Amino acid sequence: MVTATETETFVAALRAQSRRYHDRHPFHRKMNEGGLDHRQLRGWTANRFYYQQNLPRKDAAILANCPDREVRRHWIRRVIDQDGTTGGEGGIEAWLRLGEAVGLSREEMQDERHVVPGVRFAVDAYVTFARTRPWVEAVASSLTELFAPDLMSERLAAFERHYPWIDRRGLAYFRARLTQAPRDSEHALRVVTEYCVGPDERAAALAALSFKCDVLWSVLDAIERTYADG
Ligand SMILES: O=C(O)c1cc(C(=O)O)c2c(n1)C(=O)C(=O)c1cc(C(=O)O)[nH]c1-2
Repeated sequence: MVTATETETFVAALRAQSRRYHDRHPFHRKMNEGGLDHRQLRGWTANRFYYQQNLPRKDAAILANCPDREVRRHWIRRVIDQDGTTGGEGGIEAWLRLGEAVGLSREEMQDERHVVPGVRFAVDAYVTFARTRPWVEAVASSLTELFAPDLMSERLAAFERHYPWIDRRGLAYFRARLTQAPRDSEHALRVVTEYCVGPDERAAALAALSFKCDVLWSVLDAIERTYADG
């Protein structure tokens, strides 16, 4: 029997991973301080789109591996949130519009010409993790979203303040995530605390979240190196 205190300690350990979240990466700090030029913002947007495009494939892998119907009923919403069900809906479409707002064509985002090797490697590792690890670990790896809303609010404010050349309509994706991310991460946290009851399962969940922090950090390392100042 797991006590409430044990669960609280586990949740606190998961939340403590926030100190390794990519909001602290120098590239994000610079972005939020208004220090990026057009080329750097375009490079970030095109490369970050590769992450976006792969999220529904990652979530479909979790669905494929998950035997719990109640979990699947919730999780499938993530695929629909990104893909939409028709025409101009969904997060991927919103991200393409952000790309257009920073001066990228749809074509150059979709054909992946700007995607650098380090970003591809890190994002592909995340999808492979979801395909090959136990599904609860893959759910735990999504818990970086517990930390995302603060970064999204900061990013929205920073874009409006420091990058007035970006059409405000391009920022709709981040606005949508302000409500989607807390809803998704609260569900993921319930699943992880329900399923990870033994010390080994809890350690594996923590390791999965740590791995994901590394994925996000590596993405920014690769972008920062490619689009260095000057
Ligand atoms: O722009 C960001 O900083 C950021 C970070 C994360 C994250 O923490 O993994 C996600 C997103 N955005 C995001 O838009 C998103 O849909 C998303 C899904 C997931 C996930 O792991 O399932 N993370 C994130």
